[in-house]
Amino acid sequence: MSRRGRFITLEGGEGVGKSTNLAWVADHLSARGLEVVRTREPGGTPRAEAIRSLLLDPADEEPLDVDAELLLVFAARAQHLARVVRPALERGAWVVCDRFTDATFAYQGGGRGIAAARIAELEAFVQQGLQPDLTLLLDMPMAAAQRRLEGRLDRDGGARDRFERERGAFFEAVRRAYLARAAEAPRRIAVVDADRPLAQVQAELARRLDACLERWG
Ligand SMILES: Nc1ncnc2c1ncn2[C@@H]1O[C@H](COP(=O)(O)OP(=O)(O)OP(=O)(O)O)[C@@H](O)[C@H]1O
Ligand SMILES: Cc1cn([C@H]2C[C@H](O)[C@@H](COP(=O)(O)O)O2)c(=O)[nH]c1=O
Repeated sequence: MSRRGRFITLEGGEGVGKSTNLAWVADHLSARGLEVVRTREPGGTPRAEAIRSLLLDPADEEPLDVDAELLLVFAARAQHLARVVRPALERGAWVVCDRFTDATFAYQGGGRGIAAARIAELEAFVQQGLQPDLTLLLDMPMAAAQRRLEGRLDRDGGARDRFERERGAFFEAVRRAYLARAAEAPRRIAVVDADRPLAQVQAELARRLDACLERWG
């Protein structure tokens, strides 16, 4: 694959502000004249969104096996990469994605306890070396993020999905796994303190993005 565009991912636990800031990042890049494709995982294509629905469905008549969960995440990713991400990068677009494989290491690895080596095997098979150019990891204490999430659900009248129903220890493990990933890949993953007013978070995102724009030419 000859790849001309750039691949930026946003990561973090539930309620840290990924969706809010994804829209802002996409606008920031579009305002610089770049073609931006805004997408998310799991999902991003009709079939991958159908897999997302299976993954997030809180119905508990048939509990989802953890290995089945992992494989569904990567099945959705394979479809998304083939139909959306790779074609966009090949034509020179910038792809801005709400979650990617760092979420698998955090949720299925940290949260569910699947060995990182097993996740890495699937990562190699599905991604064939493709990695984000930049990952913005929005980090904040779990309890404060849960309060934000509750505020949003109250306003939307929304119900908690299968992951959002997990207990506090699960989210603490997810956060630890994300921070461990960032420590292993400090050049790619920028940890952004999300426990601040939105304007301050976005000022830091702007600094990080503009530094990359300059570096990448
Ligand atoms: N810096 C901030 N300060 C205060 N509130 C914020 C901030 N960032 C986002 N919010 C609010 O917190 C709530 C959660 O934000 P958002 O939906 O963007 O998070 P998310 O990480 O995408 O959540 P999820 O993981 O559930 O998809 C929203 O109501 C949003 O308006
Ligand atoms: C990519 C990915 C996602 N998940 C989980 C994490 C979230 O709870 C949901 C997606 O919903 P959100 O609106 O982005 O919060 O899916 C996962 O467990 N593993 C993954 O690889």
